[in-house]
Amino acid sequence: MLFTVYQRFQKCEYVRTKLIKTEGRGCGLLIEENIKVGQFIIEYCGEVISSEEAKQRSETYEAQGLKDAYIISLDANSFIDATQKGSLARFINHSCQPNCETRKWTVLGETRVGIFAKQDICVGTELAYDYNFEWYGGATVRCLCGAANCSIFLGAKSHGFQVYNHVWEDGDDSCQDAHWNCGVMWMFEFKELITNRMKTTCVLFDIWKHRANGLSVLIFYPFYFLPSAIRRVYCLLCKHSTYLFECRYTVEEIPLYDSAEDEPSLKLPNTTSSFKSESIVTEKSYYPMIIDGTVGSEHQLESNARSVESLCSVPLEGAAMNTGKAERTEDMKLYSQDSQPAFPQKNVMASNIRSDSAGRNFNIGPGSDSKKRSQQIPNRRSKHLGRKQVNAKDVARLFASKEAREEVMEYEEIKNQATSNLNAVYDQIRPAIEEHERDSQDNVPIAEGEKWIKSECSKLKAEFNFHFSIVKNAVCPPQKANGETKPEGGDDEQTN
Ligand SMILES: C[S@@+](CC[C@H](N)C(=O)[O-])C[C@H]1O[C@@H](n2cnc3c(N)ncnc32)[C@H](O)[C@@H]1O
Repeated sequence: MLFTVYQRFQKCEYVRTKLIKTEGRGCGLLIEENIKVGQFIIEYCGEVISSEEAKQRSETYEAQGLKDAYIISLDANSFIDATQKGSLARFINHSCQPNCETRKWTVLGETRVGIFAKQDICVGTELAYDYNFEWYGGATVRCLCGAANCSIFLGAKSHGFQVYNHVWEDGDDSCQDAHWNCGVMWMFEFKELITNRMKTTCVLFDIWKHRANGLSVLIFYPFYFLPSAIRRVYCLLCKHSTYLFECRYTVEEIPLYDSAEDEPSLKLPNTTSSFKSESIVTEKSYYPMIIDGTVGSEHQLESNARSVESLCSVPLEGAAMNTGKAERTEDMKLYSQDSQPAFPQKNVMASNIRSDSAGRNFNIGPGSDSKKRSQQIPNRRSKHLGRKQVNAKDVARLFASKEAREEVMEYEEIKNQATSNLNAVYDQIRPAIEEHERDSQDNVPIAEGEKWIKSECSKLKAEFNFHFSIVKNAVCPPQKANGETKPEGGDDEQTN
């Protein structure tokens, strides 16, 4: 058997495989024949390079926007880079429940890495081995292996990842059950905050799988309202904290504050349906290797603006008969092209991964050191989306009813008040947000964040009421005093 493997390495005699396209993980490799446990499948070929070269190349690849990592470690000082040249083994994806593994072989005095079956594998099965990513900084890459024991992120098991992200460690007795309780406590706290006091529709939640006991913790947390800097879950019992990585959305437009900007702005998730959609929120500008999950969002914002436009172009009293050019001009006046504060690009994945043991995948980026990151913050540029704003005065003018006009103006006033309240609250918490680097946000009092959430929710509510009053008055104009206009069905009371 040993001899056979040796020969196979030498003669490049590999098991028959087929390249496939996977869901979300790029290409993958299928096996085209049944194989037995321990069987040699394929050699991981590529350029053998030094660790310095590996670091340099990885940074270059990241800068070039290459999402996939193809560098694996051979030993402490050398690596195999299959990015540009390599065998099909480079297409084998990672799994937390792998069916094959990497093994080192010495062939004619040379160390080589082979992929071997960990179990009997049937024809048509996708090959996957555990990358054992060693993460040492940068953004996180969601693992899509689908295994029951999935560690959620590539490299999540590595020490660097756990320390950096404050992941609860296995066997951390001090807060094992406390974290579950913590999740529940947060859940109720924020549920109450959102559903009873705020009455906001912007409810979102996070599911955090407890690493120690495997339970999923549901956390209701409107953290889009918080700057990324204070997006953490705190255990109220043991004060342990962790970042919230993943979030699910229930609304299409989610306000998000970017501390590089002066005012809150809008962020749209790349997907919108609650419970199913997901997105990983990290800082794009911090790291050069980026997947931009917000590209689609811009289109969405435009289409949202269009849908508001079409709602408001429901014929208004006094303007209903004016069709054609004149109406269009009037219609266009209803909006002012405010240049809204910048739109932070948050949906980004990248990882900086190194390895010091053989067969580990390797992907080096600029590192996680916070100095480097904070130096990059001033350069952050975000897009100005030019979100359309409804011009209350122009809209109100179109209503025949005085009552309707007054109502719209009244709601606009409330909306403006809520906006300036929010700005005032932000001015209070600005030092807490901006004086600390992301790594030391434990110091930001959560009460401050809650204050902000409250004001943000009030502003959203006021905005909603304002828009709603326009639509409502357009669709169901107030009845005239003489009772000329009656709602359908003859009800005396008007439905809002
Ligand atoms: C060695 S390449 C594997 C082949 C790659 N899928 C391709 O299309 O070229 C490693 C990269 O594939 C992706 N990948 C592999 N396994 C993954 C997984 N379980 N979940 C998400 N992405 C994965 C990651 O982008 C990773 O950096």
